[in-house]
Amino acid sequence: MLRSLVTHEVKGSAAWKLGRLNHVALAVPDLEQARVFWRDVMCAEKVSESVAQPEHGVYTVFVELGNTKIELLHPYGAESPIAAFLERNKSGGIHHVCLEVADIAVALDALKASGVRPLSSAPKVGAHGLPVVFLHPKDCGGVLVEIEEKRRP
Ligand SMILES: CC[C@H](C(=O)O)C(=O)SCCNC(=O)CCNC(=O)[C@H](O)C(C)(C)COP(=O)(O)OP(=O)(O)OC[C@H]1O[C@@H](n2cnc3c(N)ncnc32)[C@H](O)[C@@H]1OP(=O)(O)O
Ligand SMILES: [Co+2]
Repeated sequence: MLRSLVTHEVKGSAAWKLGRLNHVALAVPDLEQARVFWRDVMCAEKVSESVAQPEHGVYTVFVELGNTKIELLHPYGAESPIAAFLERNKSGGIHHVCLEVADIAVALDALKASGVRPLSSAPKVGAHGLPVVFLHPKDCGGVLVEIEEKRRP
């Protein structure tokens, strides 16, 4: 059970606050079909090419929306962390949300103190070249949450 959800002050670390919605990630069974859908049917202005992310076990395509992004994900390699998700959801679906934090170490301290488990022992470099960590969906109301360190002026 999560300890207090209210305290923002955590022993030994400054208060932190949650930043912007960086992206909503969709796992897709057919990346090119999804890319064309968001570009030609949904008329998104900026849809990136597919980028292989071997260290994350996915291909990514980013659909720019102005105030946030959609990240299209497709498995890369035999060990993809999203393979089981697509097995369970054959047509694809919302996979995770990515939220920005100013300091990922401070955020992780606070989250761990509240009983939220990170899925990796240390941040990895994400699709934007910034530190990212995923939080256990069971500790986040059934939602897979990715936090990305984005220092804003
Ligand atoms: C290039 C980086 C890019 C970026 O920077 O933006 C990315 O986003 S990379 C994206 C791909 N990488 C990851 O998603 C890494 C974190 N994810 C994982 O490690 C796995 O997906 C994991 C552990 C969350 C789930 O893996 P798997 O489905 O194989 O595990 P289980 O079948 O054992 O499921 C356990 C439990 O969790 C539930 N679950 C699984 N996926 C999700 C999800 N996306 N949202 C919510 N819940 C999820 C699953 O249903 C199981 O629940 P249970 O009640 O036990 O059946
Ligand atoms: Co992501």
